[in-house]
Amino acid sequence: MQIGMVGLGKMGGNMAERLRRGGHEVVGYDRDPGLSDAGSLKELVERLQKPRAVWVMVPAGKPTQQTIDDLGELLDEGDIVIDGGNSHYVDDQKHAAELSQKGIGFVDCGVSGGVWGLQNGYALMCGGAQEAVQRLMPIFETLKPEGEDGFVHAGDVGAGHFAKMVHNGIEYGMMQAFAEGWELLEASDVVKDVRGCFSSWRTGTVIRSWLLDLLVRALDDDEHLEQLRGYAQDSGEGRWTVQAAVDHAVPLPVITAALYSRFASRQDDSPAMKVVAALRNQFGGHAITSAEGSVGKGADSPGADVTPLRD
Ligand SMILES: O=C(O)[C@H](O)[C@@H](O)[C@H](O)[C@H](O)COP(=O)(O)O
Repeated sequence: MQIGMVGLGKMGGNMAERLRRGGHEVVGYDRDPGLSDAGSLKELVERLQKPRAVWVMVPAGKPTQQTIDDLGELLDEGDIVIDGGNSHYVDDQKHAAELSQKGIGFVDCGVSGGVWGLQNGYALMCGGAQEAVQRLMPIFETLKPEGEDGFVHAGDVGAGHFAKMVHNGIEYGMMQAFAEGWELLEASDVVKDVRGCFSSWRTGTVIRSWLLDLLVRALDDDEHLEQLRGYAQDSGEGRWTVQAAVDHAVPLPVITAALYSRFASRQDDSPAMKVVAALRNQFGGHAITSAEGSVGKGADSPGADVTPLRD
């Protein structure tokens, strides 16, 4: 079928390519004229036959809001907008309501698979009316991985992005568990071949997984990750997962700790630990480390030879 794709970055561009390889006609628009088929969003809309389907694959937040607002002006009754970005599910209801005033349909679609999706297919989690999702099935069929899994019509508008949000929360927790296991193995000298250990776990173990495969791939490039700084950003899905957990009073200790570990990774020094160190020094005379890095003697401190267990 024919579809418009707005946003031709590393996700949208590869998805457009997978759709073309699958026999669909894709008209793409990107702010970068070097990537774009259409000169403007208006031209993209004009080049599509009614009823149109336009897939929005731009960063969540303002860029998505702006694109959906513009499409609301340009599209007509019977057309459908699909938001495939990592949008917050609460925005979906708003977008659907705004577009429905003109009779334009809206489907939210969480997309997983990253830069590997072109080759492996994209796992899709959709939310929206049955009729709209049904009409888009030829597109979903081409984008998704081969086989029975990799696609779910999760519920009404918002359900797709809610499912993707929870998926990403799980992703945070799984990555953190691999990360902590790796740090412990590297810190002890009991296991001599840490990379080999992870590599061996790819077959037969309970924790074999794609994330484990990717970790081994990273360790193959840089065995002790010496080229990297221990610094991790986040794009919002982990925060929204934790916020939703608070709203529903659901305990998420693992995902929350994984999110907070990323926040901690961005601090060169820990303000909170300054308070802990200051208080230990105040009440117990325990050793403190000065801002310059020298270890101060505390009442019960043996001096500068601080071990991991005692100060
Ligand atoms: O399933 C996926 O393909 C990924 O989850 C994808 O959506 C992306 O890599 C995340 O947005 C990264 O999220 P953070 O920046 O929050 O780690």
